[in-house]
Amino acid sequence: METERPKVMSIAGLDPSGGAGLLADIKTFEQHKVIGYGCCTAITVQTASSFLSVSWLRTGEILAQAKPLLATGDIGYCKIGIMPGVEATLELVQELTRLQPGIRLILDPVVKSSTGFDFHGQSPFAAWKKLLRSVYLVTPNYEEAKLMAGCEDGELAALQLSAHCNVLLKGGHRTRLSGHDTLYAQGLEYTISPGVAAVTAKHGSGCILSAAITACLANGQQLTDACSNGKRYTEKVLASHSSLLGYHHL
Ligand SMILES: Nc1ncnc2c1ncn2[C@@H]1O[C@H](COP(=O)(O)OP(=O)(O)O)[C@@H](O)[C@H]1O
Ligand SMILES: Cc1ncc(COP(=O)(O)O)c(N)n1
Repeated sequence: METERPKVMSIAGLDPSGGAGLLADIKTFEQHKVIGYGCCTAITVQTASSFLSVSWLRTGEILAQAKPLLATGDIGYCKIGIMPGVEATLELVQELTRLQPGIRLILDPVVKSSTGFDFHGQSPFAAWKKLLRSVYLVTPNYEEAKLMAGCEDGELAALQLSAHCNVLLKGGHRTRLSGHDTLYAQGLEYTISPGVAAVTAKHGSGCILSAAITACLANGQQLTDACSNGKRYTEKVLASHSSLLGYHHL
């Protein structure tokens, strides 16, 4: 008999092309054999190569979707994708942790899409710090880490952020360690090297990575294993020819 699958939640934007956001997250959850719930933060108009527009939902509307699902008490892990800014994310996070104390939040702090669209402007480090205190893991890319900490060096920025929560600095935009992800957790640094697969850039890679890590954690993996396995899964997606499906079988 099949054992009951863990339940996880994604709070993210709708990308009708399915490469990023909620649809990519749900596909990733399925591949990892967890049950995925999805709450929408925004309706975007985009394709794999161009971003046309975004309509944001209000925080109250996002929470209205999440509340009845959280009330079941079954959701241990929740990832958060695109949001209109740090203040709105803080409001969301405070309410999520009030509704379900102990829920572990994985935040993908998407500031700009890979196709160049700005989701929100720069916020001071102090605002990010306040938010990160309620987050279990944050997954900035190199540029996002620099913006968040207000620091010109991405590694130093990630180290500074890690005083407030666990940080996975992603490798897609790193100069010195291209394709390497580094986890900063409890004073330790753990670098995950790229695998052997020849990858090509696709939009939504950061969404897929954070969803895969969320699923691996819900499946009982330790943080370092969840990050390594999440990265391997993402690389398989990036190495696949199936950009429309957005995933590759495990
Ligand atoms: N050239 C590469 N080789 C191996 N992994 C890569 C490469 N480029 C991106 N990745 C992986 O894809 C994931 C998303 O990283 P990144 O592209 O930096 O995020 P984002 O989509 O948020 O900008 C990370 O796990 C990163 O290591
Ligand atoms: C709904 C949604 N969420 C996130 C991203 C960022 O993904 P990327 O940076 O790869 O464009 C996106 N383009 N759309």
